[in-house]
Amino acid sequence: MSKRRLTVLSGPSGVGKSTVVAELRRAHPEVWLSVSVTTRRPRPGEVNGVHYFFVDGEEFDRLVEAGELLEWAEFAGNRYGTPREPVLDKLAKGVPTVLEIDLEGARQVRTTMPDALLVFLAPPTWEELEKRLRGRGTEPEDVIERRLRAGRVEMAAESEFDLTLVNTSVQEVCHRLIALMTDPQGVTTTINREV
Ligand SMILES: Nc1ncnc2c1ncn2[C@@H]1O[C@H](COP(=O)(O)OP(=O)(O)OP(=O)(O)O)[C@@H](O)[C@H]1O
Ligand SMILES: Nc1nc2c(ncn2[C@@H]2O[C@H](COP(=O)(O)O)[C@@H](O)[C@H]2O)c(=O)[nH]1
Repeated sequence: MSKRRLTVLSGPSGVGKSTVVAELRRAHPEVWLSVSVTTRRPRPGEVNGVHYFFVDGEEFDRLVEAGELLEWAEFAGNRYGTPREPVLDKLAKGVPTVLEIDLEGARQVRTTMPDALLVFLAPPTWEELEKRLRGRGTEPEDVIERRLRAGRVEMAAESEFDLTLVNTSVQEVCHRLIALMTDPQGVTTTINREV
């Protein structure tokens, strides 16, 4: 296993990050996914402590002020952050760890944990991204448009990442991700776009 055990997965809303990570964890239960804190309301079926820790703004402020978040960002009107302690604990134990976070969060991790591998998940086409986000059916149209505007910004930042994987096939992306996470040489890629 590479010493670079922290992998960050980012990409525009609706590209399939959660779907990819769920499949990755199904096939490789040894991979640990950080559970973020958010001020967003739970979607139907989302469970506190499993999908997110759902908190109010006051509690989020407290976590920020106490330095308990490794990174945090505002995304489409809500705040999201990664609890610091569990990530450091898993990394210290050598557990392959994934953060599924937005562009601003990825930029912060790049600065604070420069050994992390930053992977950008891209849609096959912009039209497909819109179709996936609308097809998910979890947000009203005004929120979808807000997320698509943020998505334009995220797509323009692709070159900041170590590697891009295009999410045409969830299985293929998982296969590539696990290969990258278990590469004994560590990953030496610079900018690279893979289908
Ligand atoms: N390779 C794929 N082909 C077709 N549909 C896909 C693919 N990957 C994911 N999807 C679908 O796209 C939709 C969005 O996926 P998902 O919720 O995983 O995106 P996300 O990037 O985690 O979004 P967000 O950032 O908003 O949380 C879901 O309905 C999912 O089933
Ligand atoms: N910077 C962070 N971004 C995060 C974190 N957890 C999730 N996210 C990102 O937020 C958006 C929206 O997520 P959604 O669940 O409301 O669809 C998406 O890009 C996530 O990757 C976090 O801890 N920090």
